[in-house]
Amino acid sequence: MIGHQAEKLEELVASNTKAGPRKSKKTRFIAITSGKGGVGKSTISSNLAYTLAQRGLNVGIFDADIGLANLDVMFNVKIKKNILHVLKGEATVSDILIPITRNLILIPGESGDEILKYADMALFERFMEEAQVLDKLDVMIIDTGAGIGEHIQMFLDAADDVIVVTVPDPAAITDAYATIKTIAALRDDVGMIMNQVKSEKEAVGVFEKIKKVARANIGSDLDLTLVGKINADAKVASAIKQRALFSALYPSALATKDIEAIANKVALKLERNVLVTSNESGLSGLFRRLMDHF
Ligand SMILES: Nc1ncnc2c1ncn2[C@@H]1O[C@H](COP(=O)(O)OP(=O)(O)OP(=O)(O)O)[C@@H](O)[C@H]1O
Repeated sequence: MIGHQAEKLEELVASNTKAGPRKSKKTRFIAITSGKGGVGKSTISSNLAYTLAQRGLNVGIFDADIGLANLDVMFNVKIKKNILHVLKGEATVSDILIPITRNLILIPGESGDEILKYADMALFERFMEEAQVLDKLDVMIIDTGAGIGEHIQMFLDAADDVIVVTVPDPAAITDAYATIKTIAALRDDVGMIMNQVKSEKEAVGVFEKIKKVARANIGSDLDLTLVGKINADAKVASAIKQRALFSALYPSALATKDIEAIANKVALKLERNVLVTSNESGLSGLFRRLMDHF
């Protein structure tokens, strides 16, 4: 059933581009995920998106599972409708978008499984047409739910970069490793962010241990890299209590310096992005890739 619907969507997306492909910048899709919940995935996604937007990049942050993620809390906004309402024809794409800052937009999502149930031809055609408003995005951060459910895997497969967040406690490390193992079946590159560490040394130490186990058990084809670390910092929790982003509220905090270093690495990769046909960018590009998964 789902396969058939995906095929219909695939056709639609293809026919949409027949009129003459427009050129636009390629959107880089970065999925941020974790094994265990509560390790800082949403904190990192929101602060990284904000930091990149502050540099003048056009950033979208896609809440891939509104039921579990809490980006609305991070950004202190109320979400009334999400992407499912658009697919059901109850809202337009513009209706659901929540502007956070001048060049940062929150896109409230839903689980991939739910989205596929609404693969109605006419609605999807309209959706893809409307989704073009997001074609100008330089980067879209996808905040996936925790764990390795099937719809999360769809996002992990569709993304340009996948970053697994963990904290240095043994249970979280075990879950992060299990997640990496699952992702390794989909792709051969995975990045990691070590959150809530005491130092760079601790981050590198934990990362090297995971890398060693991965090399022995998953194989040497997996390119596992440390994207960065975020120090355990009381300012992070303090900002969340105030419903603010730590990088906005505390520009000189240790955690802010850490997120800036991660943003630097991401920005470097973005510079290498090339011009592509518009169906590969923005929200429509993401959905096109999700459909390719089937
Ligand atoms: N670097 C840090 N220093 C101190 N506290 C932190 C740090 N990162 C995260 N936290 C704390 O951990 C809590 C959980 O973070 P967050 O909600 O981002 O996790 P999550 O992985 O997105 O959770 P979920 O899986 O439930 O969405 C936050 O409320 C915050 O107080």
